[in-house]
Amino acid sequence: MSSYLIAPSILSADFARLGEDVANVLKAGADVIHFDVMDNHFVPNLTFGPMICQSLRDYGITAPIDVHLMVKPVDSLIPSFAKAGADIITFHPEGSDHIDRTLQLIKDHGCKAGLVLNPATPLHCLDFVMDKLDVILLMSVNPGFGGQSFIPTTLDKIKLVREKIVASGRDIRLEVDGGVKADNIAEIAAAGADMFVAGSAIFSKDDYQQAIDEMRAQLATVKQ
Ligand SMILES: O=C(CO)[C@H](O)[C@H](O)COP(=O)(O)O
Repeated sequence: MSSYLIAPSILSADFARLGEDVANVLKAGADVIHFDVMDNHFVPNLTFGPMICQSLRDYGITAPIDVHLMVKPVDSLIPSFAKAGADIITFHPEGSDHIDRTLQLIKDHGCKAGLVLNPATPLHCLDFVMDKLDVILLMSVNPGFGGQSFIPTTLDKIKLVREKIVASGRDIRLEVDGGVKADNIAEIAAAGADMFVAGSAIFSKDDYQQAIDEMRAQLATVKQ
C-alpha cells in the first residue's frame, strides 16, 4: 500500500483567518487540504465555494486541495473548482444523474476523480467505474457537520472496498472522513484506509503539530 496521507478538513478551521490557519496546518505536517463543500440541499449545512478555493491559492497555498462536493446537482460546479485550483474532486453518486459522465468531466478538467459513499450507501455503484476512480471516500459519519462520532460499521466497509481495490489492480486511494482521531486512526488504517480526513481532531487543538504527530505515531504501529 502507498504511504498514508493526512488531510485536515477546513470545516473546523477558523474561517475569519482561513489562509493563515491552512498555512499553519500544512507547516504542522498535513499532506492535503480537505475542502468540504455543502449546499444546504444535499446536506443540511452551507459552507463555501470555488472563490474560497481560489483565495487559498492566491494566498500562496500550494498543497493539494481535495474538494469534497456535498451538493446536488454536482456537474455545474466542477469546471469552476478545477479552475480555482482543486487537485482532487469527489462527489456522491446521489448527486449525479450520470456517474460515469461526471467522473469523466472531472478528469477532462485535469483533476483526480473520486466517489464518496455515505454510511448507508451500498458499494455496487463502484462496480463499473473502478477504471475511472483515483479516490474512493468512505463517510464514517452522515455528512453535514464536523465533530460527530465515527460509525464503527465503517470498518467492515473499508475492508470490502480495499478488497475491491486490490482486485481492480489499480492505484486508488481509500479515504475515510468523519470522527477520525489519534485513538482510532490505527484501526481505520489496519482495515485498509490510506488517506485520513480529520477536522475537529486537529483544528480544535492549540498545537496542530502535536495532533498530527500523534496520528502519525499511531499509523506507524500499523502492520502493512
Ligand atoms: O465531511 C465532513 C462532514 O460532512 C467533515 O469532513 C468531517 O465530518 C470531518 O470532521 P470531523 O473530523 O470533525 O469529524
